[in-house]
Amino acid sequence: MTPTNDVREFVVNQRNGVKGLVDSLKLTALPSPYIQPSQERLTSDKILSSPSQIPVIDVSNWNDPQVASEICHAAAKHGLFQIVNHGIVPGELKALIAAARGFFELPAEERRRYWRGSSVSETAWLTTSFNPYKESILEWRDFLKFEFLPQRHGYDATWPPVCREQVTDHFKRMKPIANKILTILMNNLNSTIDDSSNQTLMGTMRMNFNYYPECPEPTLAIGTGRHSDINTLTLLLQEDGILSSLYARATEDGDKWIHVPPIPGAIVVNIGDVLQIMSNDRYRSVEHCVLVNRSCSRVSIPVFCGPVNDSAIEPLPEVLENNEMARYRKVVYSDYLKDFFERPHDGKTTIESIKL
Ligand SMILES: O=C(O)CCC(=O)C(=O)O
Ligand SMILES: [Fe+2]
Repeated sequence: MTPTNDVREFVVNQRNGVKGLVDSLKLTALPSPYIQPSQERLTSDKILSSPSQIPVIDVSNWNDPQVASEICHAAAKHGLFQIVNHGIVPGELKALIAAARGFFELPAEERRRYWRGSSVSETAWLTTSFNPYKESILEWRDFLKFEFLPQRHGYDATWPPVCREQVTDHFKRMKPIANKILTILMNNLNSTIDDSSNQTLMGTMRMNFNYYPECPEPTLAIGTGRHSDINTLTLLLQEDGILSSLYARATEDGDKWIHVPPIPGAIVVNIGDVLQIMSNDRYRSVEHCVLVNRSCSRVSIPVFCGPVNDSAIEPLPEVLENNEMARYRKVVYSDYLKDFFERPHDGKTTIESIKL
């Protein structure tokens, strides 16, 4: 199975995913559908080697004004930071990673029951790459997505038994942390969270199990292509001890990237486009991408907090108070989502498309 069409057929149409490909063939070279054009490869010359400038914030006391100030500064300057001492014990995070690995280690036919379009679950589905029917080059990852709908009885009953409990618990643990960070970020914009803005800030919560198999030629491939998250806030759990993982763009212009080093027990916090829009550019969503490894697979688990579909997204009146010009036109979030998911990962094109 070397010809391009056979690989796509096997991975995408026959719903084996890239994990299925790696398990069924002894690959010594990267199959052609995965070979990125040179400008999309994150070669070592593009990676800044100085120690990471990404802030690590100790949140053991959420009420400490210093914590709020560090969070707001990091959201404005970097769009990404890590939090430690958030109160979730390392064992629970490890159990979640193990549950994610447990899912991807199921036999291919068992995983396939959850494949997008014919999943046995309405609130969980598996797919490969990002948007395999729209991409000319595929990303080296599979992911299982979950939607948290606690108001709907039995929303998680159809989730894979190997991870159901851990996923539900993790959603419940992430919710108050997201709420604390969003409250701090909104207060800093002189805005408070009421019922309606709560629906915009965290009316939806979704989680991915991202699985990046070992890759025969990692320098030619990409695990997740360049993008910014489009939601409000992402809380990401990275697996420890893995060399190549998440990279964030160092500055808005220029092709230089910084590694976001996995720190045991830490959670990476990522500002999404919606916060950049609402804050009229005071907070920044940061472009990021993921590299893969030759000898080990990697799991990452982002929780995406975001608006409900019918939320109107626009700069907050509080930030435009002093006759500041709005930098973005108003959009309905479902249209924004549609634009993002209709094309391959492509940096920050979605937010740029609504710039005034
Ligand atoms: O795997 C990672 O570390 C990040 C994945 C990511 O950016 C995403 O799922 O949006
Ligand atoms: Fe992301």
